[in-house]
Amino acid sequence: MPETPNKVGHFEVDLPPEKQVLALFAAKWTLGALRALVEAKVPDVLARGPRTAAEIGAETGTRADTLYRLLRAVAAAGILTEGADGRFALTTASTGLVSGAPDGIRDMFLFASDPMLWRPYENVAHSLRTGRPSFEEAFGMSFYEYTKANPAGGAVLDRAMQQNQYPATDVIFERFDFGRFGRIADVGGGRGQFLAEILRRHPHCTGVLADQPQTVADAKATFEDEDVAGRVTIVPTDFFVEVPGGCDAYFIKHTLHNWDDDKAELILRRIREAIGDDRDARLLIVDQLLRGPGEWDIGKLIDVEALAVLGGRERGLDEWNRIAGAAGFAIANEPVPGNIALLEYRPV
Ligand SMILES: C[S@@+](CC[C@H](N)C(=O)[O-])C[C@H]1O[C@@H](n2cnc3c(N)ncnc32)[C@H](O)[C@@H]1O
Repeated sequence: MPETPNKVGHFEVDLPPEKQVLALFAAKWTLGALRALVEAKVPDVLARGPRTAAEIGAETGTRADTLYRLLRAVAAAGILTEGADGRFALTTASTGLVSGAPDGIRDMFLFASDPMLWRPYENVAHSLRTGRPSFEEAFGMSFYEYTKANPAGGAVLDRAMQQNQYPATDVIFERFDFGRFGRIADVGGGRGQFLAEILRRHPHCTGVLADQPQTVADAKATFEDEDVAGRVTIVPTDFFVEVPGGCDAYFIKHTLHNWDDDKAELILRRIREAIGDDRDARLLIVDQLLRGPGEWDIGKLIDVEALAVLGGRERGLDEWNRIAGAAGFAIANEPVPGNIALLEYRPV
């Protein structure tokens, strides 16, 4: 039998199988080094062409020796290349880390690797013991309270969310015909980007954007940019208290997974109240839908972040059906698992 290198994820390791779990630490070492390089805008320099550590050091004002070690580590992990001539270059895995790259992920990366999202991992055992986010133990407040109280942290979050639209939008439109409906509410719809896209694609539809007052305060501009402002009503609300009525479809995207079952069920109850006796109305949830036991699904790992940071959770179909059922809904489609699954429910 030919010898094959031992590998855990991206990382080749010289360890017997029963010790290979130690290779997981390579992810920490890589991430720490890469964050330092991204903060120093090294990818921006490499976007202008391959460079030696000395050249990058001169352009970024960093120490060439230390820089070389970090570059070498990140290249070993396959995120840059290191040439025989000592020059480092971007790979497809790192081009998105260049400032202002089209479809870039620099702000997303800086958010996800920010100390506010590292520190909860020092004590996930707190979540294990209490079921509460370890974030609260680390910072003495919830994630949302923290990002409100710390404008710099809030700005890191806001910038990351701007990069969160990704191609998800197209997949949803491929899978679902919003043209079936006349009036569509986007509950927790942020500043209205997705609702504006629905209305742009379906000129006969009208829409209602329901989100927190501070979030919708300048949402009108989103609709004006898409030339659909005349077909939208913006409703500042607390969705735990009231969701506006009179719509044929109630859409809620990537919001329920931020909340535990009790809170998520409460939001769904408010939507059910808004629907009232209209049996033709639909609840449309776009969110993570986990695959079954034993199947690979990155959502099962993202769920750890939901637990440790937010106190929310990712859900499989049974869990979605349970909270939706408790709020007065029955599943009406066969959703495809993944992080942009669309679950259609009818009121019962
Ligand atoms: C993760 S964001 C998702 C935004 C958008 N649906 C998307 O997919 O990009 C969650 C949204 O829930 C809103 N939200 C949080 N608490 C709320 C509340 N009590 N009432 C109404 N909206 C709320 C936030 O303002 C935010 O826009």
